[in-house]
Amino acid sequence: MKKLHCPLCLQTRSAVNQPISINIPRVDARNGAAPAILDQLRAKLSPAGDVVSPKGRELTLKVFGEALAPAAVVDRICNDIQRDGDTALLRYCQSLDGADLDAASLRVPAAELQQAHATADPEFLQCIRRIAENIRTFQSAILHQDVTITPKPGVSLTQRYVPLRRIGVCVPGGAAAYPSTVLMTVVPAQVAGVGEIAVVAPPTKFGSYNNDILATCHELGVTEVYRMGGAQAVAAMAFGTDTVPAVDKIVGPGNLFVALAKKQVYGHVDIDSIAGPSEVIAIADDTANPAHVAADLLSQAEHSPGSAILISWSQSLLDATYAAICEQLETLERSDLTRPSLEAYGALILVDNREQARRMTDAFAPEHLHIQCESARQLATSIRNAGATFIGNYTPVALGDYAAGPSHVLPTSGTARWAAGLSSNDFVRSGSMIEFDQTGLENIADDVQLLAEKEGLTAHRLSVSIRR
Ligand SMILES: NC(=O)c1ccc[n+]([C@@H]2O[C@H](COP(=O)([O-])OP(=O)(O)OC[C@H]3O[C@@H](n4cnc5c(N)ncnc54)[C@H](O)[C@@H]3O)[C@@H](O)[C@H]2O)c1
Ligand SMILES: N[C@H](CO)Cc1c[nH]c[nH+]1
Ligand SMILES: [Zn+2]
Repeated sequence: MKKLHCPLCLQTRSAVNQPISINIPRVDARNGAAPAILDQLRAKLSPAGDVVSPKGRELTLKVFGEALAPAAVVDRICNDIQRDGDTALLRYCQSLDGADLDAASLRVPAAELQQAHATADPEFLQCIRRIAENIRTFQSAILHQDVTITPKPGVSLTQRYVPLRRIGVCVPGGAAAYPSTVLMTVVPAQVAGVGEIAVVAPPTKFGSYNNDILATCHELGVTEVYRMGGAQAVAAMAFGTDTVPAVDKIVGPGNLFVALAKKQVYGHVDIDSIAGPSEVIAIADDTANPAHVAADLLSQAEHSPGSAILISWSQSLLDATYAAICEQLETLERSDLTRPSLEAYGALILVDNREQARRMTDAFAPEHLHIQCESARQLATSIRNAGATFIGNYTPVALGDYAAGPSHVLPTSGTARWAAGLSSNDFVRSGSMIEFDQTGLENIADDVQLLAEKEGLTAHRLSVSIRR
């Protein structure tokens, strides 16, 4: 039990039996009242929003001599690394993460990966193997296969899929260690048949100095791991340096600086999506267990920052969930991080009915959607915009975060309106193959010649007519 002191009597809270109260916004959005809170949260959680700590601002002041906005920080880091390569990269590893590295120590030595694996908890390794297998099964089943059709005599049309040659994976490591992210990115890439996979993780105890991260990489056969994170890692992989060969695509989640850097280098390389601070909308009614709903909300808020929003048409469920959140925070290990995260990025919203909940959710386009109400599947299929949907009481989001099979790297910041979660299909490129024989050409030639004529492109027309 955490020792929290009551400000009045200085006894611990557990002793005075008083639950932690939390200042999570509670909003009555019935009768069509505009839920301004959702727009406010969306703005705060966007890559241009305020998800950077005051400490972060102090840090930029220290590094750049001025408290630059995050976009300006990322702009400068990317430009410096494109121009100066390793020199700028190592300088940023030092100034932003306090890591004294050189070109030789930037890459984790093979012996260190082996050692991490050899000393890892055997149960942990078995767990990694079982989960990798779940991910492999799902990602193989959904992988695009070549499609060939022969719509007319003498015509063969193919859509083929080719694995990418070399990709880079961002594994976060600022506030928590994520071996699960290694699994959820590397395994889909391997299923797709990617030739080379480089993993980057910040030079921290949660990143590339974390034994579990290194052991997971080794278990999956990843040999290229770099001690770098943030915008500098993204820029190094995009532009390449003497030490870090450039990649063709950068995937994986990260904080604001990672997200902005991925946006900035897009076009030079491909990126997956913007996978920023975790978010969940839970929709629940009186059939849900408030303690379970509370646990689901806390589980995404504990990413810190992480957003957790409950929408319900039941006042009693909202009240009971609020009480359960306070109670569970009492014993939660990361309550000191989770509570401010919920207060800044959470909300409990009362609506009129399911239809209003559906509309609000579609407009917010959450990364995760968890539905715990009557006819949950029906409501789930009526909602268009969500990165991943979890249906019913026995499917907490944590199953998707860790073990089910679909990747936990999902679109955040409202990008679920048009972006999809990471999958094996992100690591293949499609191309078409077109083949006609003489009959096929003869049957289509008049149409091609006519359209070429209309466009005034007579060389195009000739390239067909000359063959007839
Ligand atoms: N969507 C997903 O799939 C998913 C999965 C796991 C984690 N996440 C999210 O990823 C994020 C991880 O963030 P994190 O901070 O733990 O790790 P991170 O590795 O993404 O970021 C840490 C890096 O940020 C850089 N940085 C920090 N402050 C900076 C500053 N002021 N100026 C310039 N650079 C700075 C540093 O270089 C540091 O190495 C969390 O928000 C978490 O919720 C998302
Ligand atoms: N919820 C995160 C994705 O938004 C993934 C994760 C990793 N570990 C725990 N959760
Ligand atoms: Zn999570």
